Amino acid sequence: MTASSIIKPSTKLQLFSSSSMAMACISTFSSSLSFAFPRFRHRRSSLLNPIAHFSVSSQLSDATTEGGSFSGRVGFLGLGIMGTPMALNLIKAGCDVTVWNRTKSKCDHLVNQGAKYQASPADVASSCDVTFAMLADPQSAVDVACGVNGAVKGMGPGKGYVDVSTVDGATSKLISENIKETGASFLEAPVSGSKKPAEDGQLIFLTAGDASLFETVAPLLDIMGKSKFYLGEVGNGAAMKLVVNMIMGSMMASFSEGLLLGEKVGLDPKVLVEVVSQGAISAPMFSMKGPSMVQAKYPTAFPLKHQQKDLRLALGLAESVSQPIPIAAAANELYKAAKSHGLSDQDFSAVIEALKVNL
Ligand SMILES: NC(=O)C1=CN([C@@H]2O[C@H](COP(=O)(O)OP(=O)(O)OC[C@H]3O[C@@H](n4cnc5c(N)ncnc54)[C@H](OP(=O)(O)O)[C@@H]3O)[C@@H](O)[C@H]2O)C=CC1
Ligand SMILES: O=CCCC(=O)O
Repeated sequence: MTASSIIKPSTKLQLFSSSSMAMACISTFSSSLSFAFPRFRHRRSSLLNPIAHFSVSSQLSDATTEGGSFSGRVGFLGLGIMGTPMALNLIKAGCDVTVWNRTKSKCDHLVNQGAKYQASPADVASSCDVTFAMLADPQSAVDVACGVNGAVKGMGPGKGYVDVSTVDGATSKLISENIKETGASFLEAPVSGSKKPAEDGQLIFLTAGDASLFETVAPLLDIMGKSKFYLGEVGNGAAMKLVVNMIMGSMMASFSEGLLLGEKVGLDPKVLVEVVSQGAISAPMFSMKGPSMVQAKYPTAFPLKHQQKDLRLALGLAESVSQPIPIAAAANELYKAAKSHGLSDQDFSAVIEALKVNL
């Protein structure tokens, strides 16, 4: 049975857990896998799933997927807060990584750690088997993929492009079409999880597009993340990511209101954070960010400008299907106000500042 045969065309959103799809790549693993990628030593047992059995049918050359691991050349475009630790984890795992970033100096650390450098996205794509892109927003994702000296210029049959940026479905489809016109494969794979999960290789990949490319890059996703979902056609990964971040943005706005209201009526915000952490609305996000928000500190993990971008894109998604999302719309206004107060590059928890009187 091939990977594509397990995808039911009648199901619009297909959820394959990490363990089931990863089985395709690891069921025939030999001990050479843990030799090539040391981190697999403590991960592969948790990925084994006796239910899923299907063969790997990759469009990439056999050399890149031999033994179920990925031994090809990996490109990485975009070395910001997320791209840097993701690429670094690939390097540390022994991958052959080539990097590019608009601001060249951000490549230096990775080159010192063993990465190669190329002067343009096209050069990276042409020198690599698979190229990842982690860019700020739809415009930059399109520019880097399809612009002058964009990755498309270096793509072709046998290659793959994996866009892990958070963009809307239309943008992802545009990039996919341009990549696939060259004969290459495309996967969208936005991530849930922030700076620390990226550093710790604990991201959650929300993928859609070419199933064969998903299988091929599964070992790489397993280095950078703790789980991966394959969701079917291009646009579904973007939609999943935007819905999740829409919920997150509204949660943070509501939490901010609660902290300030509590304080105004004389409650100790530190105690409020503790109470929240023990009850039904407990969330890692509140426990992690609450204590620094109480001190009006917002060390950037997820920039506020990106959270507002995601709310804007989620509003567009909702509009496209006539779904009311009034809470998210109100939250979006708050993030816009925070941006206008110069908080774009602070962590998104700085949205609380937009609620403070006399800002
Ligand atoms: N931070 C987080 O917690 C998470 C972020 N994301 C998403 O991941 C993506 C990247 O986020 P993050 O790393 O935080 O963002 P950063 O702002 O830290 O990095 C953005 C990257 O995009 C590049 N870039 C921006 N504009 C252009 C352009 N016009 N042309 C070429 N390159 C450009 C930047 O290059 P340069 O260095 O030259 O500015 C940089 O490499 C975003 O889509 C974000 O929504 C997803 C999950 C979590
Ligand atoms: O897009 C950013 C997501 C941040 C997170 O999941 O913690």
